[in-house]
Amino acid sequence: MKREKGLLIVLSGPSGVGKGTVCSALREQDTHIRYSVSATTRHPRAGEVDGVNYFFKSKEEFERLIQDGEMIEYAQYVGNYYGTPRAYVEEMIEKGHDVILEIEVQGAIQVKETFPEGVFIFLMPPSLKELRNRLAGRGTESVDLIDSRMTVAREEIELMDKYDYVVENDEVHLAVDRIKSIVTAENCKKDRLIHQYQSLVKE
Ligand SMILES: Nc1ncnc2c1ncn2[C@@H]1O[C@H](COP(=O)(O)OP(=O)(O)OP(=O)(O)O)[C@@H](O)[C@H]1O
Ligand SMILES: Nc1nc2c(ncn2[C@@H]2O[C@H](COP(=O)(O)O)[C@@H](O)[C@H]2O)c(=O)[nH]1
Repeated sequence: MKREKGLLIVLSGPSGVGKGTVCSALREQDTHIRYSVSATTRHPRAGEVDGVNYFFKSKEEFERLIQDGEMIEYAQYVGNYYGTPRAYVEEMIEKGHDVILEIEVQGAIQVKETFPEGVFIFLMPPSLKELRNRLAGRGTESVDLIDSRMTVAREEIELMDKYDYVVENDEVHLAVDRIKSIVTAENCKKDRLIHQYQSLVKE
């Protein structure tokens, strides 16, 4: 039976924990999950493509999108804006597709206020030392920016209580399996299905 609505899945966790890596691995498994592309004012990194990795915007463009109500959520993170464009996410959910947002914690808290039925997953590194190693190993930020991201990471981990699930990203394939299990279980939740199935007996 076609589902009435898709799940809104929010995956957050500190920068460098592996959200993007885990989402890429999920994608390769063709789980039919859709992925929201965020907007940001940060400059593209080498190899990043506009409309694929992010929609890259000027500060003025981004602020206009906020004013026009085109963002589901947005946040300032280490000096730049990041946000989730509304149209794609709402369209996918209405069509019955599950959608993942890969966002930081302030944004996740905003989403929880507007979509309390969403599924909120916090991706956790095995340790802070490993988190720093991953950020440094990625080679995309200066040492100063890594320090800033590590400071924010500690604050984000303290807000873990706002989430429904915590998944450790010790190994990518294990984190992917855990997330797939969560999505499967959430899609079988009685409260998400009861209206749809009860309507069968009323036809
Ligand atoms: N389980 C893992 N074990 C070892 N290295 C990992 C693991 N997961 C991701 N990495 C590596 O850690 C680095 C950061 O990963 P990634 O860019 O996916 O993090 P992120 O959470 O998406 O970061 P950001 O929020 O800044 O976009 C990458 O170099 C990636 O290859
Ligand atoms: N609140 C939001 N946070 C987002 C969004 N897209 C990405 N992010 C998070 O920002 C930081 C930094 O990302 P980076 O690409 O510069 O490393 C990281 O935690 C991302 O998850 C968004 O739409 N909204």
